[in-house]
Amino acid sequence: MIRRGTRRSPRGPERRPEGAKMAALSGRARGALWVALLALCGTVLALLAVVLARTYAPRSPSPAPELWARRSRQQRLEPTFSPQERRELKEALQGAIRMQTVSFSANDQNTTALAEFEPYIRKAFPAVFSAAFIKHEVIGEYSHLFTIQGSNAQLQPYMLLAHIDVVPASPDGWDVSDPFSAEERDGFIYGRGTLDNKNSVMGILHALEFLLRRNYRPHRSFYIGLGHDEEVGGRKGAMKIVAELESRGIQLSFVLDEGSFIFDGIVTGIEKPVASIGITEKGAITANFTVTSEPGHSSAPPKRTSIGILSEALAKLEQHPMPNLFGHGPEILMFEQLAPDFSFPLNVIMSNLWLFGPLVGRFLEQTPTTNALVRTTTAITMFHAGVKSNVIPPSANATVNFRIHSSQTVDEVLGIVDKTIDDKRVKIEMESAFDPLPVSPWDDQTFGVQVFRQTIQDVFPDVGSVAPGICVGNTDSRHFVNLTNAIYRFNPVIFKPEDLPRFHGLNERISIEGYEKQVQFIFQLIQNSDISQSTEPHANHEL
Ligand SMILES: N[C@@H](Cc1ccccc1)C(=O)O
Ligand SMILES: CCCCCC(=O)O
Ligand SMILES: [Zn+2]
Ligand SMILES: [Zn+2]
Repeated sequence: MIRRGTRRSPRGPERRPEGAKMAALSGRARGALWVALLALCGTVLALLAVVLARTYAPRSPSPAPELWARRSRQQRLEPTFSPQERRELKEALQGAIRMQTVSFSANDQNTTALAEFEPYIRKAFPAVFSAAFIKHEVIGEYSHLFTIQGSNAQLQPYMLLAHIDVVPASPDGWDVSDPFSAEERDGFIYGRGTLDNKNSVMGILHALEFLLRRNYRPHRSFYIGLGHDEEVGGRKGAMKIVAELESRGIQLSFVLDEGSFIFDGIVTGIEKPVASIGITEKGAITANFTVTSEPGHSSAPPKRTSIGILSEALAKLEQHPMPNLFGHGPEILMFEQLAPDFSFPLNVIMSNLWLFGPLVGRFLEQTPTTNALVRTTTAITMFHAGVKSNVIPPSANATVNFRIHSSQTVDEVLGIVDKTIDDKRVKIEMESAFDPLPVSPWDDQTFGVQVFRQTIQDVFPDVGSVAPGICVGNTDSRHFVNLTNAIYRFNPVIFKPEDLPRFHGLNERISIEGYEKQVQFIFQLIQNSDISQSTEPHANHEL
């Protein structure tokens, strides 16, 4: 019988009093607990040390290359324009906007307006078209290639790209009566093409015109490429310019095209404007989805019509977005480069994406613009179906535009689409598709990067940071990959949050001041590109 109050110890007749046992047990437990606690504290402290070390590590200042410093000021033309020149700038851009160079599809463009463009620019830029060292060629009927022969043939040429065509625009929803009026309002010029991309077309030519009027002869040769079908893929314009340059064996030190901006008030946590230079661009797929079914009288409909089946398939695509791949692509370079410019605590977070990456990725999903950085995006852009209200539709057709994250491929995306829709009745055919573009070099030894940093510093002294970025859209520059590995997408225009929806959207506009700054930037860039880069065969040229 077991005496009350005590319990037979399984370990044998000898039993210690409860309190002593508990004390021994808790002594060991306490010891283990202390060790665990110390290990945990040590780990937390080590983590904290790493986090803080990465946050406050000294950043190598990106040098404004001493080459420019050595260059005496009187040799450089200051980017200041007279009141007459500023008026001329504005009016030339307005005239270009009024020419409705609309691309509806690859085989449907306003060729009348495109044809008018040549006489228009000949009249607007007499010095460009009369300079003995400048050759102008029409490529693919409506695109333009200018070769500006520099005085020092040793220096490898670069290329400035822009496009003449624009996407359609209907007056509905615009604050001005006509999206092609180039109406001036409150210091802005309103019109389709003011940001995308006639501001670059006219800005590049006007910067060159003003340099020539000041008897400037570039040392370094360069090309100006003006495509006329960028908005529909560039097959007849940019691709033919590339073929022409390839046939001449040309290699370029860099290409500068549209594709990113100076973001002001857009990067949460960074006060000063950020110049984001696209070092790559996403891939893209334009796919057509079709469902066919027996037509018939709508009074005796089948369970599912082609419209219902296709709609469900498309809804699945929207409800199951592609995976968040933040940190798997070059977008991480942008955040790492910008990390020290973020206010606390974002500077700690951005300096430690190894730890906070998933959190930042989730945060970036919140808005369309930043969501486009972290995943392949899916946009259902066209839907055609039905012939009459009382006829069962023989077919339903939809177009979906995917922009592929740099760490995915066309095939991977198509595999995910197939799995998501999982319906054999839905047929998919590719209209166009290409993988994400290569990542261009981004370091202080890269000539193009040096030039951009210096020129941004010259013209936009308030810009706090110059960082590599991702161009979430696509540009003509993607065709130039065989002519250079240094392709950059950047329009030197201040872009605020309210400007994002204007791109291909309503009330596209550019401030007159902003356009002048863009011309100043090109004016400076051409001069800044005239130095030889340290890795180039040394050539005789004044510095
Ligand atoms: N630049 C436009 C048109 C385009 C689409 C696809 C490739 C090239 C250009 C866009 O990104 O939508
Ligand atoms: C936003 C990136 C540029 C897209 C090129 C275009 O739509 O003309
Ligand atoms: Zn566009
Ligand atoms: Zn464009």
